[in-house]
Amino acid sequence: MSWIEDPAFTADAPFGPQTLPYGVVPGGVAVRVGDQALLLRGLALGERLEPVVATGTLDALLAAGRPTWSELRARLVEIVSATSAPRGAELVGLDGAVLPFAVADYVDFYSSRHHAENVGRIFRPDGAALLPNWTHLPVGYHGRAGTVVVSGTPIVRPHGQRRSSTGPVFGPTGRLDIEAEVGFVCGGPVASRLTPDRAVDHVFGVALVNDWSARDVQAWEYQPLGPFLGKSFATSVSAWITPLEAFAVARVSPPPLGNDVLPYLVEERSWGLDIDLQVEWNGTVVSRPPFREMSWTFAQQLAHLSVNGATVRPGDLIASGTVSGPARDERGSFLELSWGGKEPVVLDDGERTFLEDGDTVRITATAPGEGGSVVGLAEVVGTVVPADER
Ligand SMILES: O=C(O)/C=C/C(=O)CC(=O)CC(=O)O
Ligand SMILES: [Ca+2]
Ligand SMILES: [Mg+2]
Repeated sequence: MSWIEDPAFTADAPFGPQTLPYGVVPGGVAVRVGDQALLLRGLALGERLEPVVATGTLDALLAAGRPTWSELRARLVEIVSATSAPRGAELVGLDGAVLPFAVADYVDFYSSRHHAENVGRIFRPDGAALLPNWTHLPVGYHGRAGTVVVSGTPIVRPHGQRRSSTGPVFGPTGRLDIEAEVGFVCGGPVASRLTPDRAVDHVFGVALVNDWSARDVQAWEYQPLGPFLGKSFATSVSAWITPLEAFAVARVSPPPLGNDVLPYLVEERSWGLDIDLQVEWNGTVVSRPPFREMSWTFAQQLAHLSVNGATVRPGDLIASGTVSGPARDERGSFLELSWGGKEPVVLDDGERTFLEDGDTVRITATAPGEGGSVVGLAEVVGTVVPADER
């Protein structure tokens, strides 16, 4: 029996010893154990590891690279599995967790075929659902790193310009939406021209992302250069980053693209992941997006984004793109769930198309772990607050 007495710290719960995600609470860098956080600062981790976790962020750990990540995880498994509390062990609550790392670049992909086809049909009803490049490269765009916020941060309804029958108008968005995504947090040495098989050494861990989107602003502004103010006001990310190592048995092959890809995108063994997401809108579960349905993996995304010589550096956040499956109740955005606002979504407390002020969205996820255990991704939650006065 572990010295950590917490009913949520078991192999069949998402934050048992098989998961051990990292975050930062008011006491410093910590690892999540069930519904508590174990501070790393007082633990005897050895001369090499102690300075890496002694700061108030995960930045030094991200920079340290794969051998350090593995060593620390192995040491923490030992510590949390011990029968008596090791010297210096301090358990605290999860409250007050902050954005645990400095976001370097934020890139958002578009790797769900179902999402891409749905949005294509809604935004471009007269065109092809899928554009011809989509099965040949992981389509993406550069987002805004400075407005990535930690789970729990209130989301102010953004202002913007949108189309009306009489010309452009300005004001708070009337079509505030979510995008349920999986984010990959980069680390290790600065590198470029990664192969998909080397990309794994540049991914520290996995988090959930909600890429809030103002659909009316986006629909008017996006051509020809892509999303801009419709998505740059806020992107929420989990407070706890689950190490990539926890996903060893969750690896799956993605659905076939239907054509060969160029050699620089070929993976020896695929990094598709069998993660099940769940989206709650004001407490009602409205969708269960399956990440295994994503057509492009993070390894291919990193190979693609660095193939021109662009560097990948610690703190880069790579979002998968909205996770949507083939079924209606597997769609990862309300744009799709309400089919462009035409088919209301029924919640326990009323009907909705897009978000209203006061609405709360909570995204959670799990994956299969070693020996039948459950690996969790920490929730990403946000509540919409009214637009500024002007
Ligand atoms: O197809 C479009 O014009 C726009 C699509 C999106 O809004 C999606 C986006 O941000 C990428 C994604 O999350 O899949
Ligand atoms: Ca997105
Ligand atoms: Mg966003």
